[in-house]
Amino acid sequence: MNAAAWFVTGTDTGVGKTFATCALLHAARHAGLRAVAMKPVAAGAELVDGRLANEDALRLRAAGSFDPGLDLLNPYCLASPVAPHIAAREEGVRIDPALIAARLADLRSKADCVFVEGAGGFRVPLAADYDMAMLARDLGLPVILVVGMRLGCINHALLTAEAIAARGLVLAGWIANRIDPHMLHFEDNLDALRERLAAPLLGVLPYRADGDAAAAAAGLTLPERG
Ligand SMILES: Nc1ncnc2c1ncn2[C@@H]1O[C@H](COP(=O)(O)OP(=O)(O)OP(=O)(O)O)[C@@H](O)[C@H]1O
Ligand SMILES: C[C@H](N)[C@H](N)CCCCCC(=O)O
Ligand SMILES: [Mg+2]
Repeated sequence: MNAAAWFVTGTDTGVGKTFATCALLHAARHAGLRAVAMKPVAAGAELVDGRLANEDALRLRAAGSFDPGLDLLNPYCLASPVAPHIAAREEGVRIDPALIAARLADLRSKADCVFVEGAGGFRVPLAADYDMAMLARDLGLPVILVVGMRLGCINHALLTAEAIAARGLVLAGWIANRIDPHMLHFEDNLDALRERLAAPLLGVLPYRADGDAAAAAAGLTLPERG
């Protein structure tokens, strides 16, 4: 059977999509599943062993059940840490959704579940006329929303949920990620999100100064099969 797959988006860049995706990978592996991630488009890379590599891709690779190789895991690795359409233009790269779909199909044939991490928030452009939301739609994936718990996240979460629904996509669940350990009224903010997001809360990830996603995975429930 083809692997289950989800598209992991977030309320913004830097809200913990990679942290949460690594935690999801660990949770899936705990459940006995062969779990792997994909980062179709990354912006921001450094030379590692003579080739450009993106930090998210390396973190996701390390957290998966097996190493599919960076070409499969991260087909587009752009150098500049800026919006992907700008980095792509700078490098003369055209992002081809069909190539991404083919790589995802390959990964799905090798695993039980695949988590596909976006870049930045849901409407981040990949080209003049194409964005992450269109990619999620073209890949036909249910969406997991990572909410970076900080002031402003309620508005960002609700707008993102609207954008997901407007494209006919399913919000399979959301994750509250404690990026700000000093957030005031954390529980009230969580309640506000719970009351307004029509999807299951998959878990609350604690603030972890050590960045240990495996340790954070204990609090996660896996979403329904996508
Ligand atoms: N729960 C947490 N506790 C402590 N630090 C965290 C937590 N979640 C994320 N961080 C830290 O915040 C930073 C941003 O997280 P992360 O890279 O996962 O964000 P992202 O949403 O994937 O960003 P991008 O849009 O660049 O892909 C990282 O340094 C990460 O270690
Ligand atoms: C470079 C960064 N870490 C992400 N890969 C890309 C974030 C793009 C955000 C674009 C925007 O919404 O303004
Ligand atoms: Mg990331």
